Parts: sequence; structure tokens; C-alpha cells
Amino acid sequence: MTPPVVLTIAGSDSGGGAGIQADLKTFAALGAFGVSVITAVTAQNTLGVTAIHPIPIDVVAAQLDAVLDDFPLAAVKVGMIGDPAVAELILDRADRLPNLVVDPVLVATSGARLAETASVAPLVAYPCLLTPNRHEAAALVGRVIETAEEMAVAADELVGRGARAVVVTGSEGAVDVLRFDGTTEVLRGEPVRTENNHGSGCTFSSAIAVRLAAGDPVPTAVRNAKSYVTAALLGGRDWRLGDGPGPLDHFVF
Ligand SMILES: Nc1ncnc2c1ncn2[C@@H]1O[C@H](COP(=O)(O)OP(=O)(O)O)[C@@H](O)[C@H]1O
Ligand SMILES: Cc1ncc(COP(=O)(O)OP(=O)(O)O)c(N)n1
Repeated sequence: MTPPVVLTIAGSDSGGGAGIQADLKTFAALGAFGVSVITAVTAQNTLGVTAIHPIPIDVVAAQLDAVLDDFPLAAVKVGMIGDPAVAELILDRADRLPNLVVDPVLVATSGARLAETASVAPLVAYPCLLTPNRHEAAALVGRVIETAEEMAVAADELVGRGARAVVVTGSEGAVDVLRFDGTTEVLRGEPVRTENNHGSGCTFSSAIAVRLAAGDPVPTAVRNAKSYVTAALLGGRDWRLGDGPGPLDHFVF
């Protein structure tokens, strides 16, 4: 059977745990055929990021047009975009990008700055499904976010700016807050005690995109994606890949 095609527009992580590499593994694990547009190449491992090379905008546009000209897309995930011109490019082609999920990647867990807040701002006002973690949401709304109540207020504010749905993720505590269609849902997952959480945000947003491609309504897609991330965190809990926070086990099933 022909699988749904899901596109990731994101940066490459040479360490394989986050970015394009995590996205394509998630797509494959969940039954989608993955295609990709690389926005930046990072030299990265589990210990940190040592170099970032943005791909020239005409090459990013050429990749996107090559994909759009040949594949029927069922969903699109956007990760690290680095350059505001990439956000403008995505907005320019947005009517051909169904089920758009935007992870406004700003800072890696290792502390490296991957993008400026201004570079993702244009996409935040587009009716996509937005998946900031607490820190990214804080950067977007301009104040510190700690509690689930503060996550809910921030999600509501971001929906007010134009997003179709917003999930603010809470990392290790496994409490996420979804704001969609006028309602707020607090998702309480199983907190996994693990060092290996590199790429959890990329994996979560990619899994949402696959589930939307499969036809799940937004709340179901988010819940299913959260279950997948929990399973992948549990699967990789005891392995050692690199000396820092390692990747998830995307193929836990
Ligand atoms: N240790 C953990 N146990 C259970 N769920 C986790 C854990 N760490 C992250 N998650 C979940 O992973 C998903 C991605 O969130 P998060 O880690 O906050 O993203 P990011 O990598 O962008 O910081 C969310 O659903 C979050 O609740
Ligand atoms: C190339 C690239 N893109 C995104 C990230 C951030 O990924 P995320 O899933 O938020 O994971 P952590 O960095 O928080 O582990 C990245 N590091 N590299």
C-alpha cells in the first residue's frame, strides 16, 4: 500500500538524535514516507553543537519546489529554520502545505542557540499547529512560564495571534497543555527517568504530523504522538549512544 507522504523542513543533526534525522526516523517508524527540505547543517553530537551552516535560501526553495512538484503531501513538519527568509518561503507556499505542524526550535537542550525568535515569528501568526516547549513559548510571549496554568495562558495567547492549535510541552514532567477549538486540555503523561531525551521535541512534532496525515483529529493526533514519545523514551532509557544526553529509540516497536 502507498504510505502517506510527510515532509520535514528542518536542520540536519549530524548526531542523528534530533532535526531531520529524528523526523525521518519518526515518519518511518509510524508508517509514513518521509521527504525533506534541509534548512541548515549543524555539526552536533550528544554533547553540543560546534557549527551551524545555513543552506542558501535559493537551495532551500529549490528543495521545497522539487518535493512539491512531485509528491502529494499529507502533512508537513517545520523544525529549525534559522533564517526568517525560510519562514517567508514557507508562508509563500503555505496553500500547498497541508496539516502544517511548526516546532519553533530556538535553543537545543545543550544550550546552543539554533535560531532567533524573530525568524519563527512570521510562522507563529499562521494557522498551523504550534508545538513550543516551555522555554520557546516563554520567548514567544515574553515572560517566564513555569506552571501548567502559565502554559495554558501562553497557549491561549499564541492561538490569539493566529495559530490553529498550540501544544506547550513540559519536558521531563511530561505535562503538556493543548489549546484547540476553544478548549484547553492538560495532557499528563508518564514521566520517564532518562538521560536520553535528545530530540524529544522533534520526535513529538513529527509524530503529530504523521497522525494528522493518517486522519486523526488534532487532539487525538497530539495524544497519540505523546504516547509514541513516551514509548521511544522508555525504549532508549538504558542505551548509551554518545557521552551526553542520547537519542530516543524511534523503532521501539
Ligand atoms: N522525561 C520525559 N518523560 C516523559 N515525557 C517526556 C519527557 N521528556 C519530554 N517528554 C515529552 O516529550 C514531548 C516533547 O517535549 P519537550 O521535551 O518539552 O520538547 P523539546 O525537546 O522541544 O524541549 C512532550 O510530550 C513532553 O511531555
Ligand atoms: C538540527 C536540530 N534541530 C532541532 C534541534 C532541537 O531538537 P529538540 O527535539 O528540541 O531536542 P533537544 O535539542 O531539546 O534535545 C536540534 N538540537 N538540532
